[in-house]
Amino acid sequence: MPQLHVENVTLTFGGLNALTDVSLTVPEGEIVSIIGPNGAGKTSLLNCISGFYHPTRGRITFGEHDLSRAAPNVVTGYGIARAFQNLELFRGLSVVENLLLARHTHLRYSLLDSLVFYGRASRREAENRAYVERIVDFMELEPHRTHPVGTLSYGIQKRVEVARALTLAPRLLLLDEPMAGMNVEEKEDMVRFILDIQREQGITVVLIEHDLGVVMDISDRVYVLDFGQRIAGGTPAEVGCDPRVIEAYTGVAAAEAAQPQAVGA
Ligand SMILES: Nc1ncnc2c1ncn2[C@@H]1O[C@H](COP(=O)(O)OP(=O)(O)OP(=O)(O)O)[C@@H](O)[C@H]1O
Repeated sequence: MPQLHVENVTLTFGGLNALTDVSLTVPEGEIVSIIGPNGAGKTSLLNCISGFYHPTRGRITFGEHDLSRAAPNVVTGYGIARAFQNLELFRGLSVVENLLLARHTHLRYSLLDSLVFYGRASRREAENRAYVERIVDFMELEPHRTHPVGTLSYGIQKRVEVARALTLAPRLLLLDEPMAGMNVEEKEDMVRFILDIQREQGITVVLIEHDLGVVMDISDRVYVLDFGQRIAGGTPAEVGCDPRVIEAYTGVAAAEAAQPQAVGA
């Protein structure tokens, strides 16, 4: 399975550097989290990986594929799917319809194919439905399968969004704040699903998440961005005690934070 390499990526909007010379590696089969304060450049990096933005400088590769100038649908074709922070679902369609539509759009066979090779097309259709049903089962969406997505709770909608990405049969899954706005129980469920996606499906996961407890619990590796620059990277334990990370999150230098406060100061 291919690794993702981000090499010296800079992304500029007008005069602003959203990313400056960022490098990182996502080894196959790992859960890799990208964290950092608001505006640090996390979503910009995900946008570069998924082809929505193209780096101003630097290179992104996934195995033998160069993603640096690739369009989003091409990136998806290489086996990279993304679940969006702002849900990309059709609210009036049911859960199953949303998943089938995503899979159809991805596999996209032509009208001619469908007409001339009717047998083959209908076999593919049956395979698609079976694939989607397996995802519904895996993400425990069975009780909601026929409900319009817009009528479901926010937590379930986020789960459908992850399921939508899984219907593309990715080798690498990009998750942009999959737990934002969830209650504790919903978060616990999502953590379980992410771990199952990695362990049972063997899919590599890149996660952007603000809940540091979750990040430290489930990540194999964590990279920290601040003001568009990579300031740390390593295991959760290494990153958690890195003075630059503490400073980025608290605004206080680690040495200063460790000083005992003078009584009455
Ligand atoms: N399309 C754009 N045009 C101009 N500036 C942008 C654009 N996208 C992002 N930026 C800027 O790039 C910087 C990084 O933004 P980004 O959304 O990547 O940060 P983030 O770490 O994901 O933040 P948050 O945690 O708040 O989602 C910010 O200053 C943002 O305003």
